[in-house]
Amino acid sequence: MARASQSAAARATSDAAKRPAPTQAQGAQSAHPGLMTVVALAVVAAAVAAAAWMAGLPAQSGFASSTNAASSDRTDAPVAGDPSADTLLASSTIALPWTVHNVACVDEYKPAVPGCTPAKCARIITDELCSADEAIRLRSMASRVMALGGGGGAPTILDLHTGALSKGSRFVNVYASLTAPRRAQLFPRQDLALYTEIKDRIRAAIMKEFGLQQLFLTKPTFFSRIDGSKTAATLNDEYWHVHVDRTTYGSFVYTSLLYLSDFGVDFEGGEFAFVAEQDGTPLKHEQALSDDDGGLVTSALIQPRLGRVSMFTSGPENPHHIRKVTKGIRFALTVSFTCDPTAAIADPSPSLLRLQTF
Ligand SMILES: O=C(O)CCC(=O)C(=O)O
Ligand SMILES: [Fe+2]
Repeated sequence: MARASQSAAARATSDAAKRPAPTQAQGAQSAHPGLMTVVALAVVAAAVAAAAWMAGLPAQSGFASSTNAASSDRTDAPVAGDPSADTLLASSTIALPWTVHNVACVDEYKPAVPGCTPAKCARIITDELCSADEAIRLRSMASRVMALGGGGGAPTILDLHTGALSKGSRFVNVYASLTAPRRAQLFPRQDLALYTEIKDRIRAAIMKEFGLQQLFLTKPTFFSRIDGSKTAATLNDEYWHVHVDRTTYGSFVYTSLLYLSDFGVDFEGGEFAFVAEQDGTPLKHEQALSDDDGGLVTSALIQPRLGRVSMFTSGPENPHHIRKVTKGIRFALTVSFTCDPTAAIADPSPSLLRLQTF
């Protein structure tokens, strides 16, 4: 703890010398895990909105790399050091085949589910699961829907499974306000089918790599758009905090991210970073790191690329954050999986949309 607050102070000092960095003042024990808070609110808001709306209805109502699955049985120790020791796991300009970075699991996954609980922990990146054209189609659908709302700060969240969409400082249920023809326009059957197909591809790939017999989609699974020209309107807009997905979301066991825009072309900043202490152990505390870590952590970076998929175990071996987007628009899709059948969610099918917008 002492080390953590010392680190935060040192970071704030080093940053103050370089540029204004209000986010660093949040300290090492920030309670704002960025997108997670935004999404948690979205889930609650959607549930509340859905409940309110239903009430008015008629009764029916780590780090060194290995490439290719064949070499995935290595366990690579995280590299300790300063920011110059940051590792670029994936450059936006180079298409990657199936690339596995094994990391040591930090603690056991409990309760253990035979045929689902990770027997190893890893970070996987590939540019071969989703084509650029497919990514553009998904982005276009998300973008059209997001035009009906939009967060007050930089992030806008859209959850196709609940209909939750950021609008100003709150969330609306986008399904609730649409007429049937408008719905069909905004959510074409083929695009929803593509969304489901890509999710299934990712799920199958995770199952293969980790040797799983079962794996369920869980919530929240959502599109995110981060607008680099906007500042945080509320603390909930601070998407750049370090977090562990399993801690934040509860049901996550495997996280995947599909990138829908290109680092360096569509936006600047916004790299995804796995973070570790200088001694190489994963960071345990939520921290407000933006684009610079003051020399106190090392990062293993993924530069988003259209159609790029990253997948990783959601436990404390994989603390991460998004570096601040400094320019342009960053689009991504977070798709999460659980071992717990009671936490499973269904695909957003046209019939679900019909039901939700009745
Ligand atoms: O969009 C990203 O790169 C990461 C998002 C993330 O960390 C999350 O959704 O939990
Ligand atoms: Fe995350």
